Amino acid sequence: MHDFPDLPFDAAIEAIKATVPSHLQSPRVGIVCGSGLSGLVDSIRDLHLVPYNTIPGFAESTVPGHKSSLAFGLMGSGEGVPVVAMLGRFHPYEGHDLRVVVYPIRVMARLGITNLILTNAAGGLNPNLAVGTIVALHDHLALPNMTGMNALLGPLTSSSHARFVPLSDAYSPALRRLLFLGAHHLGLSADEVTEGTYAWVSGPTYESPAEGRFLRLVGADVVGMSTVPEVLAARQEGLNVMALSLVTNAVVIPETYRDIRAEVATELAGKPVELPPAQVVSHEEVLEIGKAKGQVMMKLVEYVVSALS
Ligand SMILES: O=P(O)(O)O[C@@H]1C[C@H](O)[C@@H](CO)O1
Ligand SMILES: Nc1nc2[nH]cnc2c(=O)[nH]1
Repeated sequence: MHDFPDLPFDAAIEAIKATVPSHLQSPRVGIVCGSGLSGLVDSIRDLHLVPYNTIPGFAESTVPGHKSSLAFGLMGSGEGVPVVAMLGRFHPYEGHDLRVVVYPIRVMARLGITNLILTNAAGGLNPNLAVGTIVALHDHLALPNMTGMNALLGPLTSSSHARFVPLSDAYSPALRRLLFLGAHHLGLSADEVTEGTYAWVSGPTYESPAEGRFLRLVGADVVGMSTVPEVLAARQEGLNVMALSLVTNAVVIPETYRDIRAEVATELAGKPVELPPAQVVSHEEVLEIGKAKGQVMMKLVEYVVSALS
């Protein structure tokens, strides 16, 4: 296998191995912690943190709720499974090039992981998904991918990589099976953990009502600003992928718009006008739900990782 020089893989691996104890240097599972979900680190023992700014080629995460370190350690009971977790990811809306966004996934693949568990905070498009629901992705819908913003555009980063990567099998059924076994063991209902399709958008704006309606109409259950580029790189690297969305807010999808003209007419007729409550989402709300519900996500991830031992 031949790595290309614009991405400093060898230097990154060297920097990591220089500080991580030898029994943790070859993780089997990679985990990416989404917005507000870095609490997953609490389930890692023998923890060893490597700050991103000490790893050649890594950027810094600039989003609140995203720390900027790789966490090495053991997860699960008994001997434990060696894992590496990204405490914070990179998003294109921060100004990072897509090759930089997925670089950590490729580094983790070169460290030896074979399974990747991605987590994210997402807006709910499907009205049946309550805030707090965990959605195991079985598919995605990525308009940016289809219109020239694909993480696999450009020169291959290894001569062993496929140029054309199929996505019909991107989300491992075997890992999802383990997840639902875990949900059963943890006593979680079908309303708490379910499956769905993730729409990837670039952000950083949240959806306008018409955009939310459009994404729902074309079949998406949740929407977010990450994960898909990482899935593409992981599949090109030959990793098995599981991706979990935590629904942190409902995307506002009104069936009708407020009739402001009617409100004005009512007001002019001297009658009181009842104003509907404002419905806007904020990143603070996203982080809050992540903190409140991240524990369940953590338990599920722990179950799946343990089952991979
Ligand atoms: O990194 P994730 O996808 O978990 O973060 C979500 C999407 C945006 O980055 C941010 C919006 O609140 O949360
Ligand atoms: N695009 C998008 N990303 C999110 N991440 C968390 N909530 C949302 C949302 O409503 N929309």
